Amino acid sequence: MISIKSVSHSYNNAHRIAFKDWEINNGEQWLLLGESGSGKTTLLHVLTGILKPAAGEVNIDGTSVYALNSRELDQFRGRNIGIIFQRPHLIKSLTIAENLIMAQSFARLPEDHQRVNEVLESLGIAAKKNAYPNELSQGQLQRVSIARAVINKPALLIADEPTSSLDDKNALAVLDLLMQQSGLNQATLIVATHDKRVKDAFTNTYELK
Ligand SMILES: Nc1ncnc2c1ncn2[C@@H]1O[C@H](COP(=O)(O)OP(=O)(O)OP(=O)(O)O)[C@@H](O)[C@H]1O
Repeated sequence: MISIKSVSHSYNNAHRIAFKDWEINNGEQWLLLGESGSGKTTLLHVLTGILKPAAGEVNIDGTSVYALNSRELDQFRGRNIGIIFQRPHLIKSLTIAENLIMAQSFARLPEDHQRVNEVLESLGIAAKKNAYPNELSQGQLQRVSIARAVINKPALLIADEPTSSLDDKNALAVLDLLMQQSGLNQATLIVATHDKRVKDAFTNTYELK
């Protein structure tokens, strides 16, 4: 279970954004909706331990995220949270497989080549294992960023605007993959977007006003 309670944040003492309380049961799939500037990215950063809010509590499976020290928090994030950004952030000098191995070592987990193969297989990009990021298409890179996010079987999978730069066909394909991957790992999925095309795929919606 993930919960946020009485969370609010302001940057440089500017307008304070208050987030209504939110409880998410394990394995649920949620859409985080809000207009541009409403605070979606801020809330995702708060949820993923990147940004300590000015007030309030974030709890993930019994761990009070901001009670951890920075070393504990890094490890907790690496093991429990997978993040997919709008554009893939891969290390250009490493192959696709090496990028995934790197995500394992960031989380202080042992190298697991079998897991790398399994994830690339499930996303249909096993043939690109030894290729470098600049040798892949945008759609393939998006799959690699999903692979990197799920490699450590995180309990929480978060995607920030994963479809906004894609055409209709690819947007739906990426959404399908996110749902399929979160299902495979019994992970909770949160997708932040202002992309109305993906709205119908979710039953749970948290909306920022
Ligand atoms: N680092 C920062 N310093 C100061 N203000 C910030 C910072 N980051 C965000 N803000 C402000 O906080 C508010 C919420 O921003 P946030 O990026 O969370 O919105 P968003 O819903 O993700 O928007 P978008 O859909 O356009 O990405 C905005 O008014 C923004 O200008």
